[in-house]
Formats: sequence, structure tokens, C-alpha cells
Amino acid sequence: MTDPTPQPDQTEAQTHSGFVAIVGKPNVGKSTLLNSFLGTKVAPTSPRPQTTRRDVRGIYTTDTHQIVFVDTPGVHKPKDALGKYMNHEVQSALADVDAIVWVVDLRHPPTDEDRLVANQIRDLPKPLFLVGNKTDAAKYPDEAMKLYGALLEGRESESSETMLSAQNNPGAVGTLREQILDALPENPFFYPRGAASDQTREMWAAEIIREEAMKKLRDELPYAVATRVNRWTERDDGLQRIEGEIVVEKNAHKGMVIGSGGKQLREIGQAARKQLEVFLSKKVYLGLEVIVIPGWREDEEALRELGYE
Ligand SMILES: Nc1nc2c(ncn2[C@@H]2O[C@H](COP(=O)(O)OP(=O)(O)OP(=O)(O)O)[C@@H](O)[C@H]2O)c(=O)[nH]1
Repeated sequence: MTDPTPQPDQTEAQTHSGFVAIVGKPNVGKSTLLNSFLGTKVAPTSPRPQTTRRDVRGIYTTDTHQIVFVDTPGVHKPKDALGKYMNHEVQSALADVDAIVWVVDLRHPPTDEDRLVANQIRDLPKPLFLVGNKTDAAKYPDEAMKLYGALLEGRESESSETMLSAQNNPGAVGTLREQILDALPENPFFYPRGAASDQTREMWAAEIIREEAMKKLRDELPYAVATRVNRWTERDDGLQRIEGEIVVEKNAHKGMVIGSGGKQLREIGQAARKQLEVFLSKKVYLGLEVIVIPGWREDEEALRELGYE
């Protein structure tokens, strides 16, 4: 016969924990939503499409639940080695997760890219949260939401729909986060309670530098820019000395990034430094260099070297 008295370890609250992928075509607001879920800046956001090339994880922990967010790159048709890498990342992210958040942009009806995403996730037997984003800027959000919902027709597993603005709807984002917490399986926590992200600080800083570079460069360079941080030291007085590189494909691009008299590079550096200082709450010295790696997007070895392994 078993002893009916609960053992000390049986009285402890059971924890729920799991991996959640945030998927969707480029520029729909995945990074913005992730940041809003976490209430902190972990993933880079920028008005340029395809700024998220790396899996960025953000971790949200309550007393009993932990969500490990996997922020996947935009699903799109591969054009080159980097494109293939991105789609591969999406596939492997989906195979391992416990739930999926599919973000769509309600300002527009679905495109082929949205159909591509829907096809990849429709039959996956795990909870799916369809999030219609940018309600603040959408003219016909309800109609758009219906069209997106229809792309999941025939799906047999659980799914739910939410319409919100990732940018300025903390209440709705919080409610959605609760629903995701409820969908997590019983598991021990994957990360310590205090952990916010498993990016290294160098990767995080490099993404901030890239975000600022993309903002400044606008239409001049579509996405042939990578960044990395090679050195990070802390002086006794607390100053963070960070040395980074902006990697471009061609000599001609180098000049464009640097700008006349170095003006553009200075501006990129200043904007990135300000962001870093705000998030670190420390003084930052940021040294930036522009280097050329010809055709790095097509070069598997260069991609690995730049951290896209
Ligand atoms: N109006 C409006 N704009 C938003 C909202 N959420 C995100 N955006 C904007 O949409 C753009 C893209 O947002 P991101 O969060 O970088 O999008 P993403 O899906 O992560 O983009 P990729 O990294 O390219 O895949 C940015 O300019 C955001 O400011 C929203 O709720 N309303």
C-alpha cells in the first residue's frame, strides 16, 4: 500500500516549461512581439525586412512557468546560401518546439509568403496561436483576419486567434502570453529563473549595431551587411569598450557605409552606442570598422565565421 501522506517534494508546485517559435514572413512584427512579451529588448527590430537572421531566444519565467521563445528568421523563398540557411533554420526550429506563434500583418491580405508559412505549420500537432498584428494601422483588420484564418482550414489540432498591436497593446500581449503559458507541457525549467536570453552579449551588441546600420543605409544596401563584435572589455571606471566590424561584400559598399568623410559610419556608431548605453546603463565606447568579405552571403565558410552556423 502507498503512503497517502504527501512527501515534501510532492507538495512542490509542478513546473511547466517549453519552447515556443515565433514564425511569420519578414517584417510582420515578430521581433516587436517578442520584445513586448518579454518587456525588454532582446531581438533587434527595424523597419527593414529580414533583420533577424539568427535564432534569438528570449526567456519569460513566472513562479511556475517558463517560455523559451525562439525567434525565427522570416520564411521566404531562398535566393542564395543565406536564404537557404534561413529556411533551414525555420524548419529545425519548428520540429523542436512545443507551441507556435504565427504572426501576420493585418494591414494587408495574405501573400504567397504567408501561404508558404501556413503550409509549413498547418498540420503540426502542437498548439498554434495565430496573431493578427498591427491592428493600429489596419483598415480592415477583421476581414484580413478571416483571410489568414482560412489558410489554416483543415487543421485538426488546437489553434487560437488574437488581434493586437505588438507595438502598443501591452494588455492584449499579456493576455496572449497567459494563453501560451497555459499551453506549456509539464517540464522542469530549461533555464535558470534569472535568465533573459541565451545570446552572448557580443551577439546582442552586434545585432544592435546591424539594426542601426540597416536604418541608416535604407535603400542603398538591401541586406548584404553583417556585423560582429570582436572585443569587449570593461575598464575599472565601468566604461564598456566594444570593438565591432561591419562586413560588406564589395569595396564599393565599404565607401557607402563609411560615407563622405566618415560621416555615415560615425552616425551609425553614435546611434548604436546610445542604444547600448541605454540597455546596459553604462558608458560605452564603440569602435567600428568596415571590412570587405567578397560574396560572404554565398560563402558557407564566411557565413560560419560570421556566426550563421
Ligand atoms: N503600426 C505598427 N507597426 C508595427 C507593429 N509591430 C511592429 N511594427 C513595425 O513593423 C516593422 C517590422 O517589425 P519587426 O518586429 O522588425 O518585424 P519582424 O517580423 O521581426 O521582421 P524580420 O526580422 O524582417 O523577419 C517595424 O518597423 C516595426 O516597428 C504594430 O503593432 N503596429
